[in-house]
Amino acid sequence: MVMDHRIRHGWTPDGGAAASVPPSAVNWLRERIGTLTPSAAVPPGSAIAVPPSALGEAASGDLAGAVGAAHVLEDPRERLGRAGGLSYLDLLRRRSGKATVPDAVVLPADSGEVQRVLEVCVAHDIAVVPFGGGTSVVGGVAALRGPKHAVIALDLARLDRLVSIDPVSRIAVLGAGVRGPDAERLLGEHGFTLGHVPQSFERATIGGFAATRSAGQASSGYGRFEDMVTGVRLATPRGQWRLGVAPASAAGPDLRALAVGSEGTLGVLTEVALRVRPVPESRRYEGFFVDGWDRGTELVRTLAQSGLLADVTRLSDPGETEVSLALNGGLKTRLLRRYLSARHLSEPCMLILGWEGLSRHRKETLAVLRKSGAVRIGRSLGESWRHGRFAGPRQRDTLMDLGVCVETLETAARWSGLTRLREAIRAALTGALGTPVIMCHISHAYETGASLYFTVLAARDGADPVRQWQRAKHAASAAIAGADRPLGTISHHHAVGVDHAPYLEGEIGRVGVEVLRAAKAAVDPTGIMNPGKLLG
Ligand SMILES: Cc1cc2nc3c(=O)[nH]c(=O)nc-3n(C[C@H](O)[C@H](O)[C@H](O)COP(=O)(O)OP(=O)(O)OC[C@H]3O[C@@H](n4cnc5c(N)ncnc54)[C@H](O)[C@@H]3O)c2cc1C
Repeated sequence: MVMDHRIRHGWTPDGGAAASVPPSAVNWLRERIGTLTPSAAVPPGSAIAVPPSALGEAASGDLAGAVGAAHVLEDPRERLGRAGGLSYLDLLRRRSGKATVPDAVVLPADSGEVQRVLEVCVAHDIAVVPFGGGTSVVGGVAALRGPKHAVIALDLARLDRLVSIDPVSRIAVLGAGVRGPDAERLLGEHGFTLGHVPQSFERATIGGFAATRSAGQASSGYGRFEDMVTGVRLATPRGQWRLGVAPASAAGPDLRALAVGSEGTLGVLTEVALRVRPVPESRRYEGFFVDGWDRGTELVRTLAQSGLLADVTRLSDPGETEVSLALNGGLKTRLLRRYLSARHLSEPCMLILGWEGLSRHRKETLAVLRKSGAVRIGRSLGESWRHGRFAGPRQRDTLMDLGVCVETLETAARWSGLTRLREAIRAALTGALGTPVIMCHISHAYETGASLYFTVLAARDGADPVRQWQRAKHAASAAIAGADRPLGTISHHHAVGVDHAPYLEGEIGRVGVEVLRAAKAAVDPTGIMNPGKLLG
């Protein structure tokens, strides 16, 4: 029963049940996207067919020799619990009993055991899928075996320690399997924080963050995850590889950057050395409204180019703002709407700014906001966003039960092309889905451009829901890839996995793909590491 939350509704093992969606919100949604056909609840584990393990006795015995028999799991429930990640398609496949299941789950305890597992897998020619929190939304942990006869999910949950801390240099080494909240707890005992808070924070792991070049909500202050990585320890089929000895280096190309973002295709990150920061003395979140997307992006660009971004800077477009207000409902929201209309905001865009003690220019930032005509609502809105920021994933299962197709996608582009890209993606999604609700926000801004994050809600096609989303996703990806050259990146932080692999060459070129293939051939000559991901 231990993995139950992965198979069914739970977002976390301890009480992360699906959240309800208020009836007023359901009615609003029906008006916007049309008739919904509720689907059957998730089938019990026993109703999902799990084929017998193809591991074989010899391999199973050798794996048990590497990690102990108690840590090689061939039980169907355990295997089903690591059958893919958390994209809408993953959830649909699990609901319909069509998930691809690994032949075994292997749980090593440390770097040495990970290395021994890889040696066994090379010897028996078994594919290996590194498995952190399993929150990939791009097929990164799909149990694909490629040409191999069997595949294991290499679950890193037992690499859950703070390996070492150097408070003078402010560097902590964490095991790859440490989850977001545990990282903060372990570092907090020493007065430090990582400050990496993606929406998947509660489940995702240090190894997963590094392997996918994740970006957290406070990336404007703390940086993207890759900015925090000062070194890595990687177990590869060719042996151990350690990278990162000094704060900066000119010793050839940055191979650490090759390991970070390699999505388990080169080896297994077992330990990650990370820059840490003192826990902030206070945090302050505030909410504002700006009139229209163009003014909003102009404002965020000005802040980014003047060094005045708050540590969390998040601008919602009119569509996302409208949904936030509609889902909240209630007297307070009605009063807020009236206030915004009295202030002549015809297309309100919500702006959340959070100061975590890194940006020291709050007063200057507020002065720019005042000058741009932004309406300041204050701490209640900012704090309410902060408290509710992990609620989204919990509502997904409920929305799916109601018959909603619900998924997200993301990209990034230069400021000069950002609005064009947003429009191209909106048009592509509308063309594929009819009358969807499309929400978009900027949550990561840079001097030269910003990310765009879309959430899509549509009435689910009961006949072929998988195909419905594949069509929409393909249309959006084709819009990003552009007719002659990319309008943006195929992924700003979700990574490539299986879903974006067809678009990688368009972004990094044929030579770029060959360089990656050559690197893989050097460390993984028999191709056991994460088949089908990144390079397709
Ligand atoms: C609701 C939701 C919200 C999300 N929000 C964000 C967000 O705000 N920001 C963001 O960046 N992402 C977000 N994601 C995407 C996802 O959480 C990230 O990609 C995260 O970094 C994955 O971490 P994980 O531990 O779950 O990795 P997994 O999903 O287990 O693995 C991801 C990939 O990394 C590989 N991998 C995992 N661990 C290792 C390792 N130790 N060594 C080598 N390879 C490894 C896997 O094989 C796979 O290819 C979200 C996902 C969900 C479902």
